[in-house]
Amino acid sequence: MARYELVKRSVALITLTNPPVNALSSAVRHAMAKSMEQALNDPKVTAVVICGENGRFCGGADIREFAGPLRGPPLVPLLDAIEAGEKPVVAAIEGVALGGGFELALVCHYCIAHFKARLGLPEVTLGILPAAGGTQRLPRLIGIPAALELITTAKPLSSRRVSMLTTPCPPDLDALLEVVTMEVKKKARGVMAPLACIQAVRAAATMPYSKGIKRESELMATLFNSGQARALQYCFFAQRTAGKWTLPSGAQWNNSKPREIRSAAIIGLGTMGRGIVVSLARVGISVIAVESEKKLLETGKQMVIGMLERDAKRRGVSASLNLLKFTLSLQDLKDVDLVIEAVFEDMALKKRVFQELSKVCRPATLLCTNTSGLDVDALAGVTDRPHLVVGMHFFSPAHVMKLLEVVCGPRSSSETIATAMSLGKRMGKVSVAVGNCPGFVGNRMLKPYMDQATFLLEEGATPEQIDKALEDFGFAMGVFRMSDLAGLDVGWRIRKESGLTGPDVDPKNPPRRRHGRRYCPIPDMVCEQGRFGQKTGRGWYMYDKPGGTNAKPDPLIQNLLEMYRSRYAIQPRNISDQEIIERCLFALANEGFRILEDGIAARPEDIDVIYLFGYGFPRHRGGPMFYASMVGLERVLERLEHYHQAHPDVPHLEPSPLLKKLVACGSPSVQTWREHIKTMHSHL
Ligand SMILES: CC(C)(COP(=O)(O)OP(=O)(O)OC[C@H]1O[C@@H](n2cnc3c(N)ncnc32)[C@H](O)[C@@H]1OP(=O)(O)O)[C@@H](O)C(=O)NCCC(=O)NCCSC(=O)/C=C/CCCCCCCCCCCCC(=O)O
Repeated sequence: MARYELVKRSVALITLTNPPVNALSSAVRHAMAKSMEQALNDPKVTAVVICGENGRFCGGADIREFAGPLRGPPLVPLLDAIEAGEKPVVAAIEGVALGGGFELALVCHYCIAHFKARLGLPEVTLGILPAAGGTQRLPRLIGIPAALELITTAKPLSSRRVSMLTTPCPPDLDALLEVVTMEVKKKARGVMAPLACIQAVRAAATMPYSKGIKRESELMATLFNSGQARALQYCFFAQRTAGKWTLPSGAQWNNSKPREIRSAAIIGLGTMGRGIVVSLARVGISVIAVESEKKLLETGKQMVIGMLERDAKRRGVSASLNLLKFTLSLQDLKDVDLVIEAVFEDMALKKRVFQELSKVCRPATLLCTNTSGLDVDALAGVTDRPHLVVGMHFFSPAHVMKLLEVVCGPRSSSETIATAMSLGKRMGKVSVAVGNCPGFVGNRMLKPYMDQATFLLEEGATPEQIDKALEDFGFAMGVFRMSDLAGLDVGWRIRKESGLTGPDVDPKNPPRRRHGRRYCPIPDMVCEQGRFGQKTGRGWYMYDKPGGTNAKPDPLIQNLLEMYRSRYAIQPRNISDQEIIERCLFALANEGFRILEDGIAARPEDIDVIYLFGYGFPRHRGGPMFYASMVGLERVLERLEHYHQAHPDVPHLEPSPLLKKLVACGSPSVQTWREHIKTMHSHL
């Protein structure tokens, strides 16, 4: 846990040895305390050097220990003792010095850091604050403004920057703290940790160290016991769990070798295709981009080049334009390692593309589809290599959004899945393996969530009221603002194709029912007026101009809702924010339980990661499944039963069997749910 050596007969070298990141676990703290005592008591020792094994100084406190009662020697007195010691202590920093690791470096009398070292205080991302003196020592070392930035944003810095910082405490401290508070509130709506960090830094500026450190510890105690800290720490581990995919065959992340991908092709240069080309090229993969018409190819090419140039400028590197080739001919794809099809969301068209690819590409080429919900196995079925077909569902804009759903068809080989997952990681994505069903995980869950929002409109709510409730909950955007951004016409086309609206609907069908279920035609009526969202300047809201982003409530939508309610004799009622949150989010989680039952996601963590990275679910709530567990499964069940009784024609509100089973088992913690779904059939 910490190795002690005497070097050159006078320097004590203490090496932290707790792989993989030398976290300050109780055993490490114990070993460090012993080593420090030995060094300080040995008259031969004139100086002490602290470093970490395997090129990593220290990843901070052991986050796993936060889940239980705090054991072992506390960190703060240990660090105070190092600082107070009479022999000089040097931190030799390589790799990361994060959180408690950075705080350890702060108490050392000298620091030497490799120029590639990353120093930072990521505690706010875990819902806590740097409570081993970080909020007290850092402002003293680098000044209030720089310390505030590091502590409240968790942004790491490279080691050179510290030496460039100055330390003055500004005369207008209150004004500065006010500005930072406003910024933090705007960026991280409802999140406690950054605000507590500001209070702790204020203490550093206004109190002597002894009082400041006490304030730091009080604030930490509040955060430590908060649901937000639990949620954020859950997210940290959920993200890492999601990468560890596993199939019923026994194939999994650590026994399946991915292929190396050097070249790829993208079919279709629409919004998605362009983003995927950029994601691949900027990690050094040669890309051939294919379009069906010269004009589309030229437009796509110009846009990709512009995106890559802007991206390279931002990162201070040169744009990798030499990796790109643009063509109208599928014949050019015969030698690529992997193809990602990103054409229009039309099964017949996609099947034609896959048949063509089967003929053109060499037999070993992987064939991937970026469909957002169509049957991946049906596409595999038209190829000569179904085992090499997999879904790679990117989220728009694909070069920005971190999520990638890797959709495993029943015939996708473990090597194919491993390759798609590893390619996602290489592109900097958070990849989650999911099963094949309409909408996969993310979009399948979106339907009951959005249905509830539109049913609430019928019953008396407005788009702005529903959006505000969701934004106050922590979503970056409410469901209607998000739909306006994404474009309303896509969903309308899908509803028309599936016979829910348009000329194919049987006129004898009651207007607000389809397939025996409640159906809300308001989104169709909005589209019939040519209101497709931001791009047309009108949608659920009105905008200054087509492409505008400043959403304002539109009286025409208000009129439409009033006329609609009077046409169907619906008496509008006052709807509380609580009802909005419960109906939208419990319907969302309920579908998540069904997805777990169906084996479309292997674990609740996978669902939560998809919602955190793909749908803007607030991280401090942990994701829909974790949120349900925090509310209490019994309560979720009771509320769903209540709403289902009130709306028996909405099957999504009927509590899922898995939810009932978990409640019957005493509502176990989310990390153990998978033990209760083991027997259910897996599609992964
Ligand atoms: C950048 C990394 C370090 C490395 O990244 P990478 O190389 O990509 O590797 P990963 O896949 O991310 O990680 C590899 C595995 O290591 C595990 N891991 C990583 N970091 C930790 C950690 N800190 N603890 C435990 N485990 C860790 C990870 O899960 C992987 O495991 P596996 O392979 O999946 O099994 C990157 O990992 C990273 O960013 N790590 C996190 C860094 C971080 O956030 N550090 C800050 C931690 S918090 C901290 O340091 C706090 C310090 C202050 C402590 C003060 C204590 C005072 C307590 C007072 C409490 C008062 C409460 C009063 C209560 C009451 O009164 O009731």
